[in-house]
Amino acid sequence: MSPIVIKVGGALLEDQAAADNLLQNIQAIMHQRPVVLVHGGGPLVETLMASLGLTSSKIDGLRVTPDEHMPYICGALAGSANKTLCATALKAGITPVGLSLLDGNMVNCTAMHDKYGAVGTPVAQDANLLNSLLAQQFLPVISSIGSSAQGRLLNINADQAATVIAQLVNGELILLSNVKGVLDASKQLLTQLDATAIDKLVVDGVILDGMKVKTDAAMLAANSLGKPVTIASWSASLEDILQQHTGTRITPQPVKAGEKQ
Ligand SMILES: Nc1ncnc2c1ncn2[C@@H]1O[C@H](COP(=O)(O)OP(=O)(O)O)[C@@H](O)[C@H]1O
Ligand SMILES: CC(=O)N[C@@H](CCC(=O)OP(=O)(O)O)C(=O)O
Repeated sequence: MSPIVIKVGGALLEDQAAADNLLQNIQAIMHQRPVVLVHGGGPLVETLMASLGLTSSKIDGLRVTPDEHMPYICGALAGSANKTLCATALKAGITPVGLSLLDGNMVNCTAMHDKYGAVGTPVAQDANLLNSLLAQQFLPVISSIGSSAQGRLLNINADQAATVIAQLVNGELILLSNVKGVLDASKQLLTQLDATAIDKLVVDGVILDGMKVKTDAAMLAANSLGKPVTIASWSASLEDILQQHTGTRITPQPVKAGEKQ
């Protein structure tokens, strides 16, 4: 069965009970299917930067990252956030392996526009390491720190990181956040969205900031994998998400006759 790629937003790291609950859910699912966990850590980055007296801003939901901030961002994401989740996995009876996008040359990254600094676009590269870890029943826990081919460390948005990891293993992608899914202007859950509906919600100013990055990443993943991607809450049960489709399902564009995927 294809692996499940689960991405968790950084706010989960500030709620140990929710993290315990999620890892216990993952432990149960791993009896049936391999799982890969990709994580963010935005709030952790912000707390660390503030304690160092540094300011940090975002453009279009992406953190502007001067190269001199990378040691702290790398420490927060590939260090603190990654090891906290690995420790929580161990507590739930799972054997984790903590990684970042560059390990095993899994993902190659290229710097985006200079205005973002050391922020990159990820591209799936080599699935060897992941496949061998999954074959041995490990839980890969992957932070969104990447590197360019020239060895420049790059900060990657974790939703985009999860998309390329799902592409690498042809996985089923679930993006878990601190909201039930994509909400409409009245804060009601939207259970299914396609590209046209998402575009309208963006134009109407209903999908903003981090959720815009998330729906863009989900749409890209749904189209490239040819299967729906789910955006849901980490407090929902994984079994319900998989079987009852709790949350928002982002559906791929139908393939037109004669068109190659
Ligand atoms: N239409 C929307 N529906 C739900 N959340 C939205 C919407 N528009 C903006 N958001 C914001 O997006 C946030 C989720 O994105 P983000 O903070 O980047 O999450 P994560 O850290 O889990 O990746 C929500 O907490 C909410 O504040
Ligand atoms: C370029 C960029 O925006 N990087 C993100 C990486 C972490 C992330 O995406 O964390 P969440 O999933 O918790 O938002 C950042 O520095 O916050």
